[in-house]
Amino acid sequence: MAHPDNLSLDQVTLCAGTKTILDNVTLTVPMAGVTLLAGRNGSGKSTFLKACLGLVRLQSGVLRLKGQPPEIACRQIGYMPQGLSDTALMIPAISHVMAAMKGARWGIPLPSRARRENAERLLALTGASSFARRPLGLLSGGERQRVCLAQALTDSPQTLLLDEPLAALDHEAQHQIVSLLDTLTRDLGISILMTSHETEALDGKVSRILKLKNGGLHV
Ligand SMILES: Nc1ncnc2c1ncn2[C@@H]1O[C@H](COP(=O)(O)OP(=O)(O)OP(=O)(O)O)[C@@H](O)[C@H]1O
Repeated sequence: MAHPDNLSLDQVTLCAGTKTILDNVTLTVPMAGVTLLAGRNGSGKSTFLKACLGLVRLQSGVLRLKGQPPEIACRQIGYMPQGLSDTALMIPAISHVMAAMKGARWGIPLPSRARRENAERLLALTGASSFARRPLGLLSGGERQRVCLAQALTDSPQTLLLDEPLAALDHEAQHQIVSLLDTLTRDLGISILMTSHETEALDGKVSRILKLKNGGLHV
């Protein structure tokens, strides 16, 4: 039987260096639609997303997405980190998307034409077709966000974890991305957990808000 689309924490303690992000938190929340992970700068939002992906270990407790531990759940998750590494800036946008594709099933890699067509489809979906062949380093902040979102959508994830997808965007671009996220949740049934300080742009599109504060996670 399929597990409900929940995020659940059982006595979770999570730290980043000497800072306690979560202090013995127990909570279960549905994930359907868009969940906004809110909190002040440095409250631990990025660290929490990484813990959901299994990139950061919990100090104690159990965290599950759709009933699965992060190490298993991450196979169905698309992730958009905050910012890009300097090394990625030289490669063309379309290569950035193709590089994230597994491209192999039962040991047979997808032919590169299929990978390219798939990347082109995802870049079209996020409105990034016109700059698909330009290096990431020559794109504006908003254009890069679209490429990164296309990358997060490779391999048809059921869940997206997006770290500040609206940062560095003007109001119009923010509304375009929010409308795209809305379409992804409605038409493709993708659940989104995202951080953002741009709460105005998300007005009416968020199913729930999780607030990180003083070691707690509040609905
Ligand atoms: N690997 C690490 N080692 C030590 N401290 C860390 C590490 N990673 C993060 N921190 C610290 O943990 C705290 C939480 O960082 P995090 O990036 O998760 O916050 P955030 O809520 O995403 O912040 P912002 O809104 O500014 O992006 C910060 O004080 C940060 O300096």
